[in-house]
Amino acid sequence: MIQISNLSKKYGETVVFSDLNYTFENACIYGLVGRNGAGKTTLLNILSNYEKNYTGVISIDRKKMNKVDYLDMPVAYAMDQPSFFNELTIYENLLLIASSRKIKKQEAFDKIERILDGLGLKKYENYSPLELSKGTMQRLNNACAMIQEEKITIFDEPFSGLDPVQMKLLENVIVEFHKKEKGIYIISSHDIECLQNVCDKCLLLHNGQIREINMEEVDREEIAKILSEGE
Ligand SMILES: Nc1ncnc2c1ncn2[C@@H]1O[C@H](COP(=O)(O)OP(=O)(O)OP(=O)(O)O)[C@@H](O)[C@H]1O
Repeated sequence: MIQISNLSKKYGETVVFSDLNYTFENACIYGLVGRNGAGKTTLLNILSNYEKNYTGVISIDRKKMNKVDYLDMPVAYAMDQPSFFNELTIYENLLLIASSRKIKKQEAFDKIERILDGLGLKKYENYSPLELSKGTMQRLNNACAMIQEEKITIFDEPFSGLDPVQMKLLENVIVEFHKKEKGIYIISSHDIECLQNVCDKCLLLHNGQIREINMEEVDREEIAKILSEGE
């Protein structure tokens, strides 16, 4: 469970959140939507402890997040601007991340195989990240987060740059991995159709507040209307 209490965040004069409260329940996949500049990335950066300059309290399983090191957090984060170890192969990148999370070797080998197969990345396992297309880098970025098996997995625009076949593969892998791990997945995306295929709940971030909608009740036109308010 992630509890956000009285979160406020400003960049200079720009207020992104003012007294935001929300609780993410375990074993749930959340889709986060909101128009450009609504604060989606800022919220994900705060939840992953990447952004520490805010007021309010974030608790994970009732334990206050004390702005510790990223690697001490039970959070895996596929950021919108990925970075890799370019001198290592794709396989070695995944292995390094798994070992940094203290996943046992054999378990890591099995998991890497499953992720490479699931995301159609097997043929790139000996490539350097520098040799990948933008869409394939995005797939590797998603794989790097999923390999970590954390309680909380956060994806910022994971479908961006993927072709329809790759989008479907990613949807399948997200559902399959989540079924096994039963953690909290938070997926920020402008692609509501993809979110509807994988998420349990839709979170609409608007005017610094979160409105929760059950995925089956999501009305795309209504969301588009809300998101265009004030444009
Ligand atoms: N480092 C920064 N310095 C100053 N302002 C920032 C910074 N990062 C974000 N902002 C501002 O904070 C607000 C929220 O930005 P954020 O990137 O979180 O929105 P977003 O919902 O992820 O947008 P998008 O859909 O375009 O990715 C915007 O007004 C943005 O201009």
